[in-house]
Amino acid sequence: MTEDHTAADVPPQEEVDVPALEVRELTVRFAGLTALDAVSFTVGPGTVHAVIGPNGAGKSTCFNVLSGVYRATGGSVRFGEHELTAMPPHRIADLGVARIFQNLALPPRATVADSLMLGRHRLTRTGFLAAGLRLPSAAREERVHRERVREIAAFVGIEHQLHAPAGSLPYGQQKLAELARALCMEPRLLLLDEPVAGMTADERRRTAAVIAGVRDSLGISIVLVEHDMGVVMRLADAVTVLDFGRRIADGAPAAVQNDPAVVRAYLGEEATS
Ligand SMILES: Nc1ncnc2c1ncn2[C@@H]1O[C@H](COP(=O)(O)OP(=O)(O)OP(=O)(O)O)[C@@H](O)[C@H]1O
Repeated sequence: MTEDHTAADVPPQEEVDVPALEVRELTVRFAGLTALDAVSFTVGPGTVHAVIGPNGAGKSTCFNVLSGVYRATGGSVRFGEHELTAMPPHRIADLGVARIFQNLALPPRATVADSLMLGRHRLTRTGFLAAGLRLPSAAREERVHRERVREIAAFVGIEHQLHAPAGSLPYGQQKLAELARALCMEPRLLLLDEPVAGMTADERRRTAAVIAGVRDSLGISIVLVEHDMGVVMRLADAVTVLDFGRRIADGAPAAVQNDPAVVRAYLGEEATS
C-alpha cells in the first residue's frame, strides 16, 4: 500500500472530527422484494470499510440509503449524533458525507479546476452578491479555495490536468477527478461506489494508493463498494458481505475471505453467470 503511494500526503485543512457510522437493522423493501434485510455494521472512524457481495446483493441499495437517495423501510443509520435515514441528500452532504458514483458525473465541458471548485460550494462563505460584485473578501476567499483545489489535485495526481476540460481526460483520470471533487468537500465520510471499475491495472493501483492515502493522511472514514477483490483485500480494514440482502459475514478481510458462507455465495454466482 505505502510503496504504491506515489502522491504526496494531503494535509488536512483543519482537525476533522470523524464519528462512527452505525448501521443497525437496515431494511429496504421494493414492492415484494427485500433488497436489504436487517443489515447491521459499524464503520470505525478513520477506517476503510468495504461492502461486498455478488450481483444484486444489495450494495447499491445500501449506498443509496446512506446518501439519502432511498428511504429505508426500517432500521437506522447514525453518523455521530445524527440519524441519516430521515434526511434528504443535501442535509446528509452538509454533515460531511460525500459520494462518488459508479458512472462519470463531472460536467464534461467545464475545466477540472472549475469542477473541483463546485465541490467547495458547501464551504464557501461569501454570498452570491459579494462574489458578483467582486468584493476583495470574495476574491480572497476564492484564492484560498483555488489553492486547496490545487493541493487536492496534486494529491490524486491530476494537477497537470487542472485547466483541461474534464471530459477530455482519459477515463481513469476522470474517475480520479471525481474523487478529487469529493475530497474538495472536506468530507468526514466518503462513499465510494466501485471506484476502480473500468480502469486499467495501472490506474487501479494508483487509485487504491490514493484511497489509502486519504484514510492515512486525512483520517476520514471510507465506505467502499467494489467488485475488485484485490483492491478490497488490500485496502479494507473491515468487510461486510451481503448476499440476497442479508449480511452473511463481517470482519477483517482475511477472515471474511475464508468464511465458508462467503465462498459459497461467490461460487454460486460463478456457477450461475
Ligand atoms: N429502485 C428499485 N426498485 C426495485 N428494485 C430495486 C431497486 N433498486 C434495487 N432493486 C433491487 O434490489 C436488489 C438489490 O439491488 P442492488 O442494486 O442494491 O444490488 P447490488 O449488490 O448493488 O448489485 P450490483 O453488484 O449488480 O450492482 C436487486 O434485486 C435489485 O433488482
